[in-house]
Amino acid sequence: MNLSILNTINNPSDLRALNQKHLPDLAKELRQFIIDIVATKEGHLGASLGVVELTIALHYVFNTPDDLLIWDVGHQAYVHKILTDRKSYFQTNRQLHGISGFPKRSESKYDTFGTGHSSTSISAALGMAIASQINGDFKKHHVAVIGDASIASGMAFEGLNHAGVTNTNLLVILNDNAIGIDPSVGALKQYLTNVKTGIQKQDNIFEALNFNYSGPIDGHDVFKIISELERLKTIEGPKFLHIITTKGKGLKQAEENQVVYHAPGKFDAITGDIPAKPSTLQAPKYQDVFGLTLVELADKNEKIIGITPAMPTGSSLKFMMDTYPNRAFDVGIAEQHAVTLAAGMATQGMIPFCNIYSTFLQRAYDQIIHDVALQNLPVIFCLDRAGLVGEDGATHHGVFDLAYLRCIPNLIIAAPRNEITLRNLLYTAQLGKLSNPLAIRYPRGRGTELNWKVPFKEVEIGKGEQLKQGESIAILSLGHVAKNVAHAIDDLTVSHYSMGFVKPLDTNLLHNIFEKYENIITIENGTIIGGFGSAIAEFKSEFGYKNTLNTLGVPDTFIEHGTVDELEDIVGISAKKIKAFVLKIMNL
Ligand SMILES: Cc1ncc(C[n+]2csc(CCOP(=O)(O)OP(=O)(O)O)c2C)c(N)n1
Ligand SMILES: CC(=O)[C@@H](O)[C@H](O)COP(=O)(O)O
Ligand SMILES: [Mg+2]
Repeated sequence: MNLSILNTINNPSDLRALNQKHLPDLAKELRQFIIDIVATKEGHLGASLGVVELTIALHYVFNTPDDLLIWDVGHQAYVHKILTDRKSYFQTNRQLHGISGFPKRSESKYDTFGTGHSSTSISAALGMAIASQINGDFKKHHVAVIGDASIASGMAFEGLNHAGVTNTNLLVILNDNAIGIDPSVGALKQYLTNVKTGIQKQDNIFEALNFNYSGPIDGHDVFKIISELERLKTIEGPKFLHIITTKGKGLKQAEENQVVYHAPGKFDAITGDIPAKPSTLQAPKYQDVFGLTLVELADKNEKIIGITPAMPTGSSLKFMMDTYPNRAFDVGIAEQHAVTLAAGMATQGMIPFCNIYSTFLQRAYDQIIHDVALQNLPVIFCLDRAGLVGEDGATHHGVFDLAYLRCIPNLIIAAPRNEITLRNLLYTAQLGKLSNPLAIRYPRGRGTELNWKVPFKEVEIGKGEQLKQGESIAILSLGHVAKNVAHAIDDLTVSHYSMGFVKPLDTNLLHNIFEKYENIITIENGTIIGGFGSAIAEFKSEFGYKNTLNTLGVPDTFIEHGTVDELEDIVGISAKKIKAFVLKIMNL
């Protein structure tokens, strides 16, 4: 495609030198540029396509980077990246050593705040705005762009609540496309629909919170946005601009199938079509084993409840939401609420399966401790995307859960090594015998078992298993990483144990292991500090064992983006690196 305007623009200064009449054509070229690259390199598509005009207008009107612009979540910041010095690197987006898929302070002076987890933008922009006031800078503008799903989160409301009693130079822009990854939910969504359709004209929520509200306006009319931003620039105090956009704008399939084209993987840049799945059989995704098994169990057990904070498709809870809409809830981006909601249900004899990505559960830490564990309520946490997740990178790796959960009294922590063990854990959790909360962590992607839909078998809580018999060295793995270990020691005479639980530990098995093997290696897809290896080290120290113990896992640093294979290799838990480590110990 002819990118004659985009070719002349590397940064916002170039953009501001452009005559306004060229901006609609620039918008077209930007869309094409993004589609062409994301079609082959993959990434988040729909959100960026929806904010092309808004991004142009923001950099056109405001004096970025002196004026401060924050993108909530940041998955919609591709246009921003392209217009701020990163056009020529954009094809490295989300790849190892390439640019990040999210705004990142160390990457660009235009990325004023790192994002990835949602609903932080209002608090961060308000913090900057208050700091500007204290510094005596009353000219600087502070802009937070937040989506309709992200603004419904508690944290966003905390920011609005505070901002409304300040006189800071803060502009919150609500990019309302009526969808998150899945359709937005809740009373606020209904309220916004009423505002858009004109049913709700009075008692504006944002005005009630002391914001100067304007909108809703068409977020694809670049001239209208520019003139409204120019007007808002002259108004003092907190301001709120409501714009209406279409997620996936400019690519027919992406507009029509917004859930799939949120992050579609590879697709045809011209037709928009996604290639058919390979016909060869492959093991199922862990998320589908969770989702389908839960429906199977819910068919027989009417106490089962499913809960997801805004990830019905990603977690596959959608299967239960379709089958049992009265017993499966998408609560929006509200991890804290999801956990306490589950706790409340457990007090009434329900069996709540609260499915939250490992990285997003970080937000609900107090709720896990205070509302669930302290009252010893048998909530079942299903932690999807545990371990290194790949291209989303440092903001999304689910590597901290073992460390942050292991110190919580009463909590049982399990990590199935394949789809069948996940299935059996889910089955065991709903038998009514559970008197503690249980966390089950499993990774993004596929496991190993083609024939996973086998008859259920109860799992003994806290029991490990031996997978391979060898001599002198024992490898203890936790969860799905057992697969890498199995490949690594395929032709070595090394013992392999899959421990299955990090809490409680199988102490009988551990005593056998420590009495039998001189060298013990632990392997986990999580942080070494505080994780599974630490638990084994604590066991060793408690019982005074003198064996040599090596703990492999994620080191004490934030891991960037790349494929899961690349990242596992970097941290030393790929099959290749495990094998090299074992051979070194064997002096081979
Ligand atoms: C705390 C947290 N929970 C869940 C997510 C996963 N997530 C990423 S984008 C998204 C939807 C965001 O929707 P919206 O704010 O409306 O932005 P849009 O994609 O429509 O532009 C969700 C749920 C997240 N990033 N952070
Ligand atoms: C931006 C964001 O937080 C989500 O879109 C996330 O990238 C989803 O991850 P999965 O692709 O693993 O569902
Ligand atoms: Mg949205």
